[in-house]
Amino acid sequence: MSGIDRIMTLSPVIPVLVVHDLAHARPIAEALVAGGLRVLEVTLRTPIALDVIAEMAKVEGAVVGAGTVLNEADLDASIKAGAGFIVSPGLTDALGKAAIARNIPFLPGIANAGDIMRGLELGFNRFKFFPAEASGGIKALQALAAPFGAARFCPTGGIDQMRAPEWLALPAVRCIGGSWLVPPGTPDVIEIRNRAADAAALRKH
Ligand SMILES: O=C(O)C(=O)C[C@H](O)[C@H](O)COP(=O)(O)O
Repeated sequence: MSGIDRIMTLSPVIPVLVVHDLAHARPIAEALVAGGLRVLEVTLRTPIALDVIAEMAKVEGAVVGAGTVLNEADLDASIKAGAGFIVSPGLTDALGKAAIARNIPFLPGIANAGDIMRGLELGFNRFKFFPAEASGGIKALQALAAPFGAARFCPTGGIDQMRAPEWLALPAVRCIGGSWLVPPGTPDVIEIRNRAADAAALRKH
């Protein structure tokens, strides 16, 4: 099992996090882990994201990765901050090769057959299907997955607790990602833990 595959099987849902205040990092991560979601994707969408990764990585049980990694510089900065895995919205050859060279678990984004073929050529067979709902939803992923028997996916984008079971029922889906676990604003840790627990209760098959 590859590093990224192991991470994808740790929990059915990967919270996608946009954190604007460093003081929120620990409470959010602790609430998610307490609810049963250990794998956390911190998007590099805010100026403090690297510090958030470093802070969340201190939380016992958390497996913290960086999302919105767009290039080699983002990749290296994320690894330096302590990211245990890397997620990108799309796939470039340069980023794919850099991730292989750094030996870091990598989940590249794909949205069509050409993307998947390029990923397979680079040696990847675990992908983020992004943006999942806007790219055609379940029907699109089923059709896309059919020719690529060894590929497994983490659909992300437009999925919430209600939509999650249908996605998780697909054989090609290992886990899903989504931002619904943590509503924007000052974190309500009870609410976050409850949402995490509901998501963690979703099981594959
Ligand atoms: O920032 C990135 O790198 C992304 O790939 C985008 C996020 O994964 C989606 O924005 C999450 O989608 P929602 O759950 O619909 O909010």
